[in-house]
This record gives sequence, C-alpha cells and structure tokens, in this order.
Amino acid sequence: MSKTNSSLLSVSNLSANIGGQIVLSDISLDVQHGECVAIVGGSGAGKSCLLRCIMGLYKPAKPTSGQMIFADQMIQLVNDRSVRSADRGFAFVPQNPQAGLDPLKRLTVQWKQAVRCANRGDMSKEEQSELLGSLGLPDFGKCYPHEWSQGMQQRLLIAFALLARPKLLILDEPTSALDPLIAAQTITRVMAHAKEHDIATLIVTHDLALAARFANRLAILSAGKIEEFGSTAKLMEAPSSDYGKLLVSNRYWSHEGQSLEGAEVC
Ligand SMILES: Nc1ncnc2c1ncn2[C@@H]1O[C@H](COP(=O)(O)OP(=O)(O)OP(=O)(O)O)[C@@H](O)[C@H]1O
Repeated sequence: MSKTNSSLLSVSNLSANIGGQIVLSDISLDVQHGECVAIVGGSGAGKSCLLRCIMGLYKPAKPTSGQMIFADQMIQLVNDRSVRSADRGFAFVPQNPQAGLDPLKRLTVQWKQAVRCANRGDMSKEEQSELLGSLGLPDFGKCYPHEWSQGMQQRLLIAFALLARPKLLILDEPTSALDPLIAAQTITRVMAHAKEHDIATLIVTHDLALAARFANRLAILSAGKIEEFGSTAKLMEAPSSDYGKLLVSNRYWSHEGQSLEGAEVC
C-alpha cells in the first residue's frame, strides 16, 4: 500500500446502521503517530459502535459507507473483513477488567498465557518485569484476580494489550470502574508508557475532565455524529457546538481540585 498521509489512523466518512437505524453518521477522525485522541460522548452516542467498526467488528452496527487508513494500509469499512482486528496493529482494552480475567486462575498463569498468545516467548523475565513495573504493577505472587484492586486489574489488562506491541492502543471507558483518583493514576502510567514506546492511544470515555487532562485532541460525539474535533486546549477554551459547550461547562463536577501528587493506590 502506498503512503497516503502522515496519520497513523485516518477514518473517513464512516456511517453505520443497526437494523436500518443510523447509529453513526459521516464520522471522520484521525490519530497521529504517538498522540492521544479521546472520543467523548454521553450514553448511546455511538462510542462503542464506532470503536467496533474501527476494529472490524461489524455487530451490531454495520458500516454503510466509509474507509480507513491504518499504518498506510487502506481498509474499506463496508464488508472488508480481510484484515482481522488483531492483525490491524490495534490492541483493545475492554471497559470491565473482570471481562478480561479468569477469576479461577492465578494471575501468574494468566500472564504466561498472555505472553504465549502474543508470541512474546522472546521476552526475558526482566523485560516482562519492566513492562509490569512501568504500569506500577507488583509481582503476581500467588494472587488471584480478586486479590488485586480494580485499578491494578485494569492496568494488568493494559499490560496484556501492550504485550502485542501495538501501534495503537484503544481503551474503551478505561476508568469507568475506578474512582477518579485511581482512574487518573492509571491513565497517567499508561500515557507515560505509551509516550516512551511511541504508541498512539484512542480513548473512549464519557468523562470530559479526564479526557481533557490526557488527550492531545478531543472528538465530541453526540447521537452518532462528531460535533467537533480539535485540539484539547482550543476545544476546552472555546467549544463551538452546543453539546460541546454543555459538556465543557459541566466538566468539573467530579474532578475539581483533586491532586494526584504523592498518592499511590497499589
Ligand atoms: N445490540 C444493539 N441492538 C440495537 N441497538 C443497539 C445495540 N447496541 C447499541 N445500540 C444502539 O446504538 C446506539 C449507539 O450505541 P453505543 O453502544 O455505541 O453507544 P455508547 O456511546 O457506547 O453508549 P454507552 O456509553 O452507554 O456505552 C444507541 O442508540 C444504542 O441504543
């Protein structure tokens, strides 16, 4: 494939339906190499459908138009299943940490399985500890998932995702199960790791305050449409859409005044 632009991911004119009802309408957005983009929107805005279409999972929403370029590879979004999600160079972290961990298996067993699945048998013990340590995770010991906090479980799922050495890390509501302080600490660690390893991140969240803190650019999604997409600083300073104005004016209801300095939650 020829190089057509400088973005890592570029989605153009994506529309999608569920049973004849339009759920995504003419979505265009891009993610540059190494940057963090957040898609922010309320319940039912279409965030999950958008992520699933990008990942090539066409249920329940089926694309009716659109194309995507990822790492210089063109993918038609309508009926193109030739490139599977994992092979697209994405790593996806689901919303709920419990969804990705087996409660009956020790963490060390699950980690070894993840290393094998990611074909990372080449990773030394030191490299594995370094990855886990960069996310603030301790040794597994003999722990089962329930013996770790939600924040630690979430970071472990992120470590699983990073094992595959993705170009783009997609986080679906990464903090929905976490309190605001642990949420910010978790994302802080992930962003530091992503920056160090030049991994771009696409975060889907309904939490504008969190998105504004970490994302270089924000896309505001409402009723399946992108209301605005631009630099975080500019959008937070002067949102142009009515919905953007509403979100920005209510952004601090849960996070104002909280300091992350010096706190540790492991
Ligand atoms: N399985 C389904 N069957 C029918 N409609 C669906 C289905 N899944 C989602 N929808 C509809 O598609 C639209 C977008 O849903 P989506 O789950 O993408 O929203 P969301 O922004 O991720 O919401 P939330 O933040 O609540 O997860 C909504 O109108 C929703 O009702």
